[in-house]
Amino acid sequence: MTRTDDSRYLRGGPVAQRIIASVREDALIATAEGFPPKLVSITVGDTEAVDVYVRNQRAKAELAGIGFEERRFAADITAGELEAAIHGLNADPRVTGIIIQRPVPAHIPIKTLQAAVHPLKDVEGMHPASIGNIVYNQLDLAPCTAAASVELLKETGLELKGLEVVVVGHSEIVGKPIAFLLMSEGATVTVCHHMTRSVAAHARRADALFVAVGKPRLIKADMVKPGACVIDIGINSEVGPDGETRIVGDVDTDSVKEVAAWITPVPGGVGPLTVAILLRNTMVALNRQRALYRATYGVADQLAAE
Ligand SMILES: NC(=O)C1=CN([C@@H]2O[C@H](COP(=O)(O)OP(=O)(O)OC[C@H]3O[C@@H](n4cnc5c(N)ncnc54)[C@H](OP(=O)(O)O)[C@@H]3O)[C@@H](O)[C@H]2O)C=CC1
Ligand SMILES: Nc1nc(=O)c2c([nH]1)NC[C@@H]1CN(c3ccc(C(=O)N[C@@H](CCC(=O)O)C(=O)O)cc3)C=[N+]21
Repeated sequence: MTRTDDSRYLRGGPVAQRIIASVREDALIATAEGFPPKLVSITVGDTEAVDVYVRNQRAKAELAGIGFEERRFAADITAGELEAAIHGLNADPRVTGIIIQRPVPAHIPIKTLQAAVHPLKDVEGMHPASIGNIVYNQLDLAPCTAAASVELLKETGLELKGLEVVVVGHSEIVGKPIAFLLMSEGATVTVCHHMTRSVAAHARRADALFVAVGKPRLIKADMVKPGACVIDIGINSEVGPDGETRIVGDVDTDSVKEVAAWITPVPGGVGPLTVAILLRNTMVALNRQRALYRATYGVADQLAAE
């Protein structure tokens, strides 16, 4: 092998740092102009992957100069109570963005909750009306993990037009949006799921393989084409040989990195970039809200400028 292990790793940290630095500049200006950005996270029940995400949202929002508040609700809360809480946040002018952490307990219809978030405060682009934007090639505010995964593929410098891409997992939050984003970029996309006859047969043909399933070591070296780019989106907690809990992805990284030309590590790959893109989306949402404010109260803006 001529490439070192390290050059195979596609790390999210450096890209995330660049994004957070630029978000911070914008956030400080907006705050000075009287529009401090603020993100509110809604968690229902307990999920390990959500805890990791929220912890990092809080830390990075602080770095980026964005306010952050976590609202935690017990798993037995009703859908009606949650909707009421969301309506309260919609009406609060101090709240820029609302993110509903997934999964929510089975008795709560996630689509109803997502639809309750005002589209202008929908920082994940998951409102049924917003998710259509990526179908229409409007990509400035896309679901964060999907956007992060595609951004890391772009870091390789591979030509996306005509690239053979396979996505394993077709959730609304990850797999499906990745497929739409990549179609917009001109890639040829195959999407696999639990009914796919042979995930391995598809995966082996991929120039770029995206995996978002939630099963440690699902993807082994013999499922990867030599020289491919592997984007591991899984965030799974497991107890390691040393008895410590650790986070692993969906890819058997040790064996796959011998075959792939690029692979995202877990931790340190897609995760940090997901958080950065959430913060960037919060600023996109803030700017949309300010544009509406200007259109509605244009005179006040003019007065302020005098
Ligand atoms: N890094 C990050 O920023 C993020 C990481 N994640 C992580 O990504 C993983 C996936 O998350 P998410 O998409 O929300 O999970 P879901 O459970 O919603 O979706 C999993 C998907 O995998 C498919 N699937 C299940 N088993 C197989 C199999 N054996 N072969 C092929 N496909 C299969 C399912 O298909 P079907 O529906 O047909 O059963 C489904 O489409 C999790 O580990 C999660 O923690 C999630 C969001 C962000
Ligand atoms: N509506 C919604 N959108 C999501 O995007 C979403 C969600 N719900 N529910 C939970 C999953 C999981 N997820 C993570 C994102 C970043 C890290 C992350 O920052 N990981 C770092 C840090 C790991 C650590 O601190 O140990 C890393 O991988 O290096 C983890 C997990 C987003 N998800």
